[in-house]
Amino acid sequence: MAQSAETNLSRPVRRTARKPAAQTPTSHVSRVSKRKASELHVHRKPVTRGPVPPQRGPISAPVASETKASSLGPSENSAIHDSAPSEDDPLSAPKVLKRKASQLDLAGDFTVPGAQNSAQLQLDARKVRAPARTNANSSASNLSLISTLRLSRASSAAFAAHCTNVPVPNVAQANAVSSQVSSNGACPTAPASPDLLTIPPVATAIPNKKRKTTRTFPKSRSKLLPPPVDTRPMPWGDPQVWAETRTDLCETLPYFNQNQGATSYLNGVVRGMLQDHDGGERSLVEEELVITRCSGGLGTDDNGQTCQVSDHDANAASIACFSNNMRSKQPLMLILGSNNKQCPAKIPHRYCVMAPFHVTDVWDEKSYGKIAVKVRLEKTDLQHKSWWAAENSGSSPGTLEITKDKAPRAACVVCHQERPQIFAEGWICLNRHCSSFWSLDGCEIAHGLKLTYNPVFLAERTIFDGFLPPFLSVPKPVQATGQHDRLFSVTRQCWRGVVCTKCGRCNSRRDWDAWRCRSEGCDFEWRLPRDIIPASAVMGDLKFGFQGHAICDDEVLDSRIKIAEERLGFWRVIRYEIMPGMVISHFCANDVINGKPGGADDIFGILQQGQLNLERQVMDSSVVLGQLTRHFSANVGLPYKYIVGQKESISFSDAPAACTEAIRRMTWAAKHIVGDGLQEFNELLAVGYFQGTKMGYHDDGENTLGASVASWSLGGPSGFNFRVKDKFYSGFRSPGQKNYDSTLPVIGLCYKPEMRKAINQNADLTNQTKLDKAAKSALSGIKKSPTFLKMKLRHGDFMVMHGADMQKYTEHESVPSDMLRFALTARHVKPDMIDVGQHHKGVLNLDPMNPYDGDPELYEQYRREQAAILAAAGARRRGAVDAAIT
Ligand SMILES: O=C(O)CCC(=O)C(=O)O
Repeated sequence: MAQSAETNLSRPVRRTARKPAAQTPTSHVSRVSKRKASELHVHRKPVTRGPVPPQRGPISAPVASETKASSLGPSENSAIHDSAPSEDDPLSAPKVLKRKASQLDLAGDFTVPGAQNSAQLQLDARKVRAPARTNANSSASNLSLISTLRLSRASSAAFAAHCTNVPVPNVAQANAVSSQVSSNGACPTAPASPDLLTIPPVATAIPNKKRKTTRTFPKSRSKLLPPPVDTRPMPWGDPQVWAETRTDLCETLPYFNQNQGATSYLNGVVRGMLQDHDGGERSLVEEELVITRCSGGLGTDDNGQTCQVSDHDANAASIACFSNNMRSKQPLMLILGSNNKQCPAKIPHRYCVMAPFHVTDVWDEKSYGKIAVKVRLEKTDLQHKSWWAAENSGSSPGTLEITKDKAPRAACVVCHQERPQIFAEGWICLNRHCSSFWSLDGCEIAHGLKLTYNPVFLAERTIFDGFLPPFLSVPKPVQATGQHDRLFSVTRQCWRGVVCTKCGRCNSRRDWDAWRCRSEGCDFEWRLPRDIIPASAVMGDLKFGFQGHAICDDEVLDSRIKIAEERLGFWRVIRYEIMPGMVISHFCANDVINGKPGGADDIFGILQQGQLNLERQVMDSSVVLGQLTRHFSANVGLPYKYIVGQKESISFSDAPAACTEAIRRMTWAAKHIVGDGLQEFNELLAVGYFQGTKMGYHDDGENTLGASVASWSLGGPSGFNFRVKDKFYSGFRSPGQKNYDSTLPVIGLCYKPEMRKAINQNADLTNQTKLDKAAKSALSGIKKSPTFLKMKLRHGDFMVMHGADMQKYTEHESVPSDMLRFALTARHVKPDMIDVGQHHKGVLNLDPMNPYDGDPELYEQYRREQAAILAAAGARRRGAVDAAIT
């Protein structure tokens, strides 16, 4: 609990006059919800269910509420396994990212946990079974509760026994006395011996019948209905931390990084959980208590009601993590999404951070015939009122009490697993591996039976005596490190978002030069002191340190590629002819070329001054709302489709002269490859990378572009990889070797081109199934399209791609490997496809009499110097020889 007052999230801010919340664009919201609805609406065949069978007697033996292992959860015996994580939240799990979405490096900072300490847990679980004495202090209160609970007669008997300090019998004892159970199910009289308690025979447990559930996906009716009016009261307070987009949330908070799932976990424990929907049957959100499901598997029924459509995997990593949180008393942060309808008050922003909660119970239950794993969470701070309490709610800050009453605990006579009485209707075995699972008094619980929670179980409050980890505090804006580190400002840490210290909004880092709060009317801005970083500081091991031709360590991974090398002054130029008419060239620079005025060193410095206002762009093709590119960019010249509509392109006349200089140089390189027929460059995309950011596989194949693309790499080195697009590589249009398409061209770098041609000529093209089968067998061993060329671009290098079909058949990615890098990419944008009003932006002030020439004089000078050195050395040697002779 070492929390300072300002950073403790559980101290809510009392709501005053509400600022208008920054609005999430409604079109976006409806786009996402529509997708979800159409994907997830599920029709279930009605299951015929009989009445609840007559109760036969108590099914469990109560044990003391304060057993040694009372903090252990019911699922711990079964839920901790080594496994890969499963997708947590199908309701918010869009899978499709279109073009450019590959630029997302969605892998966050969290790693997939391994299950922990399962051996230890099994050990502890065994301890749970040991009988213990009932807590006498709780007896009175439990007795009084019995009358108010809607208990079955059988369970009442168990309670009565529990409250009279009856020790718990073991199974043998239980079986021995089973004959005492009243045959009509009446509550048996108190056992004669305190050691004897009425327990039904194990053999009477009725096995669960497997119920069939049909999954179909009918058209949703709920889509036709207008959104329901939110009649909930306003919340009592304001959240201290909130966000309007998922990207802002995930990039800013250290405890939640799931762009799609609901649960963020790291090292085997859950750090944060988003409650953006209702958590399924019997889930709830109260002022201090949340009960929800641990995993996905939800859909909606015909009426638009959320229902469970598949079993939760007992081995799912997220489920194991919740149990670990409970065992190790590690709290997690809960976050409310505005789609949650269970919160007692209106939710003021799209995402609102609630408070740290700790896990008190995890159990298996059945919902709509499927197994669901549930978790019960209590707020760690019970001293302060929750901001999400309804404004008219009775409780007031500081008066909340920790109840002494605990729901009675009992152990199953079949599996001996102990747990509290969670449901008012009676004690139920909640171990999916037990034959008595989800049975009440020996009979499987019919789905139609509405179970209610045991009020004592809901009212229980546990003093949180764990440790509140610092990462659950309100994140402070990143601070400059004490010692002067000029690279700090471009680290991954500085790429993350910031929580506005004025309004609490989470803001991704959008701008190159600073963090800015995007709340209307909020002027919060955060900057770190920044030095101009020399290229030598980010070149890593690849500093040249010599004045010869640079070393090139590109890797060519397909022997069908033709390679040619030449030297142009100091430039080492390598051409890779990947297919006829398609050439990729690498112009390797060196220290001398880069150091010339107007060269790479100068341009690298100018770009850092920030005149281009580089910013991260919203990816409109991504289904994750508000998703941003990882890199920062700005366009100069004619608008480029990729970022058009997001930010106005800057005209060359308004851009720093460095942009025109870049075009001048790249025109030289491209002309050397393409010849005078090169379509002149009239567009420049400037891209800036912080540490660890990259641009994933994509092509530059927009129909507005010409056939040549050149780029200039500045600063840290970068991998630049090429591959053939999957469908052209394999001939299959769909993953998993499906939908072989004989009309796809058989290109030079594809997999087994001769075999492809044979299939296209001989196979039965009229039957897709047969065609797929034939192609699959002929192309056996095929894998995902591999990288065919791995370039290593260094500071000052040019890369030129040329060929009309290059972008159609291939794609490329850029993976910078050091702190700070810029790429300036020049293209020809076809003016006839661009609004005439924009044409002036592409006008370049290039002097035709003064093109870049590759700096041949630098190399000539170098050669003269070298010759002079050699001549001097020769003269010295000859002089020495002459002297020796004479
Ligand atoms: O060199 C780079 O970083 C990549 C630039 C690029 O691929 C692009 O702008 O399309």
